[in-house]
Amino acid sequence: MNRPRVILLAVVVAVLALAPFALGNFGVSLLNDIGISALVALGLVLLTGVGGATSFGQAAFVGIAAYATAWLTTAQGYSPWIGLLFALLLTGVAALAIGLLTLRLGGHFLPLSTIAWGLSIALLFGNMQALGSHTGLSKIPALVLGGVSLADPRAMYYLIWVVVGLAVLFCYNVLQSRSGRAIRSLRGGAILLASVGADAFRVRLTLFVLAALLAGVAGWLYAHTNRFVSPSPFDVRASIEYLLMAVAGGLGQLSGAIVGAALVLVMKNALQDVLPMFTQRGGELQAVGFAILFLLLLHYARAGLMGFVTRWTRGRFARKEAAQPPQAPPLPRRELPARGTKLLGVRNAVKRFGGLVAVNDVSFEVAAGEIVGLIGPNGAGKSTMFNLLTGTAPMTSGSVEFLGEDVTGLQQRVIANRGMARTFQHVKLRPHMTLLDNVALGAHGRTHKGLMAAGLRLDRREEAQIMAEAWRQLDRIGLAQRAHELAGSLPLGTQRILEIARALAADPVLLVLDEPAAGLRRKEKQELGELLRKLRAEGVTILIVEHDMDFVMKLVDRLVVMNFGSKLTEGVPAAVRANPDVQAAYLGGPVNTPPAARVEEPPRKAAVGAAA
Ligand SMILES: Nc1ncnc2c1ncn2[C@@H]1O[C@H](COP(=O)(O)OP(=O)(O)OP(=O)(O)O)[C@@H](O)[C@H]1O
Repeated sequence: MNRPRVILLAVVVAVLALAPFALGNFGVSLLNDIGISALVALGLVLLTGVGGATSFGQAAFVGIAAYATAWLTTAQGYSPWIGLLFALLLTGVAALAIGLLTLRLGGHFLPLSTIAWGLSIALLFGNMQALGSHTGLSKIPALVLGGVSLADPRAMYYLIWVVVGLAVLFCYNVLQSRSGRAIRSLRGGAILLASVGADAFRVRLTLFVLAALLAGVAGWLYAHTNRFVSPSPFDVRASIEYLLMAVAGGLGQLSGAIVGAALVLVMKNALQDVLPMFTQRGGELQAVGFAILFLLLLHYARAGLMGFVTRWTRGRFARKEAAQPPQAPPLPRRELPARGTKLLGVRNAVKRFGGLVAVNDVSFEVAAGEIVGLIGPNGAGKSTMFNLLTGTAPMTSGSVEFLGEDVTGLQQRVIANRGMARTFQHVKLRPHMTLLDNVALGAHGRTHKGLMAAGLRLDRREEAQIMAEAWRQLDRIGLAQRAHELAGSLPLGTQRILEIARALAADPVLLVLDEPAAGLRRKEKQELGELLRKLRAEGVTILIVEHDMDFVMKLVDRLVVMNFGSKLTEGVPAAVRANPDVQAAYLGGPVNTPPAARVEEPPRKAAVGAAA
């Protein structure tokens, strides 16, 4: 572990442990509020900062939990510890229901819907007589732990901050895991996740429920610290304040939740003290002050306070990355079908985009252990064909058989999990993640440990296996030395190769590569060719779209040629090269170009005629 990081952590823990001895009652209560708010902001750092889903309704979850425990302990006389279970159950169920209803909404609709349910839940609290309507519920019992009452804020302080510490540790563990990589990949669309066998909606829903449960723990602590609940601390204004905390601290880092909560609450208290000295309209001015802070942050400091700190300290306190792969047994491998048996069969595939027929009644087969090239001029429909057979896009008609089973209409992730791994014409990597993490994503479908296991570090064996596999694939493509660099720092050609490593981490039966050699230099192309031949020798089947005719002709066993959405011909490279129709399709001339020369097709629109 990084020594300065350990020392920093020890200092923070020591300061927090000693703080109640140095502070008065007001200071301790303020730190209690900061700790409780930090739990909510922590959920928002994960949900919004990492997962990219903005929520203006987090205070509602705090409220559900606070009211749940308040009602159960006051009206029903149960212990606050039963109240905790009830509060978490209710918050979790509410988050699941709300998430199922709203998380599929794209763009601005999700944040808008969070405002809607945030408002309605707060209104509900104010209008339910059993919950004391607008007056709320009072006389909530204090917590008792091991026979010791925590009625005193100083006693509560330690419980709150131990819970904050455990929550941060849990979230930190999650982020360094299989689930965490999926969560970190949510930004940038669902297709990449589906291609590695993950369900982006499920990942987002789980994250949403986790963030709500963190808010739920905060609500439970709030109720038993303040011993009184009323609707106003759980309305949309409070939600915005929580979001402000996460943004102010730094949405990209877990510590940002604590720093942001401290910043906002200290500032709020300072304004409450200072403003009345100058004006009687302090409350209104306070809101204006926060609005200005929000605007300044969004304009000048999107990475928040922790973003500045990270830059100043130049990563001195950052986690030390392993320079070597961990020692771990290899992940179980798939059984590959016997060489020469039918692996993939595409029958009468049709894809229409409105009036444009991008793929028109195309059929072909791929046998296990061969490399098949899918070639054709620009706009011939090759990438669309790949999208159809991998399940990335639905077919208009036709069918696909993979490993002897009909996979037509199956979801992309289901097909991926059956052993079909792909790369994309427009590279789909996560540029803000390291090379190692990008490749490790590929093994998602081969592994199983979930978020809970990750948070509790019960996934370490599997995680070591995933990392060992990712290192192995990076080594295979010659990028192991750069394992901890960000994928976005690679040139585009190398990013394509990184996509292949990610696909290989899935241990595929069929590797579907869309223009893998584009942007590579001659030597890199040779290395890529060698890698693909080696994979074929190992029994992996490869289907490849490639424009570099020299590269593809030397590599493949067979070619399928498409033109204007239809199949023009198929056969061994020599026969295809000699085919006059193919020569006519390419530049109106022969395809046997000089070595290393790329056949440049004239860009043209594949207006394949109106739909029948
Ligand atoms: N989502 C879409 N909506 C509408 N038209 C599309 C869509 N995707 C592809 N097309 C059209 O379908 C046709 C085939 O495109 P496709 O990308 O499959 O060709 P390609 O052979 O892969 O071309 P290239 O070699 O240039 O990548 C093109 O005319 C393209 O504009």
